[in-house]
Amino acid sequence: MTFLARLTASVAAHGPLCVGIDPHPGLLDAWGGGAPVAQAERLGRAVVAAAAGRAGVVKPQVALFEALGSPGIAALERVLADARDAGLVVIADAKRGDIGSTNLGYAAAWLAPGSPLEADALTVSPYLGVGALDGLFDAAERADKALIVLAATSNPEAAAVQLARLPDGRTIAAAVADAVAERSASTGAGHGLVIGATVDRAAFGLGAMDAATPVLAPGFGAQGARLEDLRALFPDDALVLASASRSILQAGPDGIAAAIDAATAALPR
Ligand SMILES: O=c1ccn([C@@H]2O[C@H](COP(=O)(O)O)[C@@H](O)[C@H]2O)c(=O)[nH]1
Repeated sequence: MTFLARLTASVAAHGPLCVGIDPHPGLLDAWGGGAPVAQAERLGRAVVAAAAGRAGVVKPQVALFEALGSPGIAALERVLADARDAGLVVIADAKRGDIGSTNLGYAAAWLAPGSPLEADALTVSPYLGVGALDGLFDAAERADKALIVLAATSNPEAAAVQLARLPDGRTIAAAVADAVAERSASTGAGHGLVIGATVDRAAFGLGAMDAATPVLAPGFGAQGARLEDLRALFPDDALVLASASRSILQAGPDGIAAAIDAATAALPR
């Protein structure tokens, strides 16, 4: 089954919430004592356990596990294994992207079946050229997985780059979106785009995405966008995931299940 089919079924069953797994140092103490690696693993595995049956999609933030060195990566592997066992759709938020030959290493790490870091989808940066991602697109499609490509990110600093215009008048963000939508439509893989819930969509010249091209929308909660506004913010996109991390994780181990339920309830269906 393709990533697109798995994601579509997951959203139909559980709604569009994507629960972020971001073990920020400032959050860890709320998740119990011990060394930071043990805390991060406890947080990650508890979020997976709470999300199972409540939400369909989780998004581990790889940087915050990397920060803990090789024990942190091993902890992430165990979180990913739990998420796969629970049948959750897993988006590894690693924002990879390099020259083509190096990208094959990222493909082997994140998209190869059986890899300890195997995920259903991987976030990637197109700023070495969308064409440089071809090997990653190919690897994802061979394994029924997908890439989620940064187009218009939620941070305000991004506008200086992503709003720049090409000679044909399109913004960089719109050109990335066009290239990814074309690849996704032609393969049916479900390659998607990051479009922040905090961005002025019209300024980026981003058209509506059809059901072949999912949108991952970070920026809800801690960055200011409201889950209740999902449809108002993305009125014409067919398949949008509302991503929230800190606003849910701050509930701690005793409150995480209720926080996921509350976030789901806040989202329009
Ligand atoms: O444009 C982007 C792309 C990715 N992110 C990531 O999403 C979460 C957001 O966390 P919150 O706590 O809900 O703010 C985090 O992992 C970011 O790295 C993003 O925010 N914006």
